[in-house]
Amino acid sequence: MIEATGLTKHYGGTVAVDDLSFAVQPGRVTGFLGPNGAGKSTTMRMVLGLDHPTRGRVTVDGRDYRSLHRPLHVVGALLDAKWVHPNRSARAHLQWLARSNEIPAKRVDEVLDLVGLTPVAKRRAGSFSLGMSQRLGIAGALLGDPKVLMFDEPVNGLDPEGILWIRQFMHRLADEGRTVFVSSHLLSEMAQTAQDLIVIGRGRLIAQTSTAQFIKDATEDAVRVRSPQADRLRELLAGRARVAEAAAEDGAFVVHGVDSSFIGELAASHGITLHELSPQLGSLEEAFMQLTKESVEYHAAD
Ligand SMILES: Nc1ncnc2c1ncn2[C@@H]1O[C@H](COP(=O)(O)OP(=O)(O)OP(=O)(O)O)[C@@H](O)[C@H]1O
Repeated sequence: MIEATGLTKHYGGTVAVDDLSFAVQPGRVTGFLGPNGAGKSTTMRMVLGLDHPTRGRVTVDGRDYRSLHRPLHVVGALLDAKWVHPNRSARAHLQWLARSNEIPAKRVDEVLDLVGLTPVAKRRAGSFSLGMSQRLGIAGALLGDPKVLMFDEPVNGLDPEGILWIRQFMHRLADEGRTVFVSSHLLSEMAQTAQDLIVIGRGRLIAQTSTAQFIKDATEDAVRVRSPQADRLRELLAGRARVAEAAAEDGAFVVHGVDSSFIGELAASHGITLHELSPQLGSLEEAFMQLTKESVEYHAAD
């Protein structure tokens, strides 16, 4: 588990992270979502003790990173995939990391295998594609078999196959009971990857919730309705809800401002047959734009 309490970071006059409190739970993939400059990387650097909070604290399994005796066994991170010596082979890079963290050499072959890099283990890391570099970075994060994993924008620049591989790998890590914390500004990607979301804007917490709940809360209630007695139902709804004109060929219309159970009960109490009653969920993009609008506008006006 990763826990932040009142976490704050100032860089001179810039407030990068502002009184941020959240908890990242084990056994799930948690997305860390926010527009550019929201403070995601700064937060992750503070988790890893690479930056000092101005105020507040952040702990991994209840401890400050800097107080961990063998940190790689507690938390593994991929912040920058290109952080390798270009002339070292993938295996040599991992061996160097393992040695400096008192990790047995045989673990290097295990992690190479886990990320599917065994066939290219002897190749220079500098010649790797971005997707292979990401895998090597993930292998490094897994060396100490940590319970907590953090990835900063891991799918940035990857092709669809690479994105799918990372997504599935993260789910696998979470299914093993690990805490998986992954940052992104790619909203559609997070909708498919993360079960929970921590959304920030201008360093402040906007939402911490399940992905499904986040989309539901942030998008306006809209219910698609189809009925052979549509006119009668529309009459009954008028005054209680906003009823859009039937746009679809099948005569379906969309109702705003009341939920599906209200419409269902209203129809039942008047003996109206329903052929369709389906809540329309907005996309994560819409939800995100709506919730971060203020913080983005403020940012743009700076
Ligand atoms: N070392 C630093 N010195 C000064 N300002 C910094 C430093 N690091 C980050 N910032 C500022 O802090 C704010 C948050 O930056 P951060 O990189 O954490 O955001 P982010 O959400 O990761 O954004 P992105 O998705 O663009 O990487 C930005 O305004 C950034 O310019």
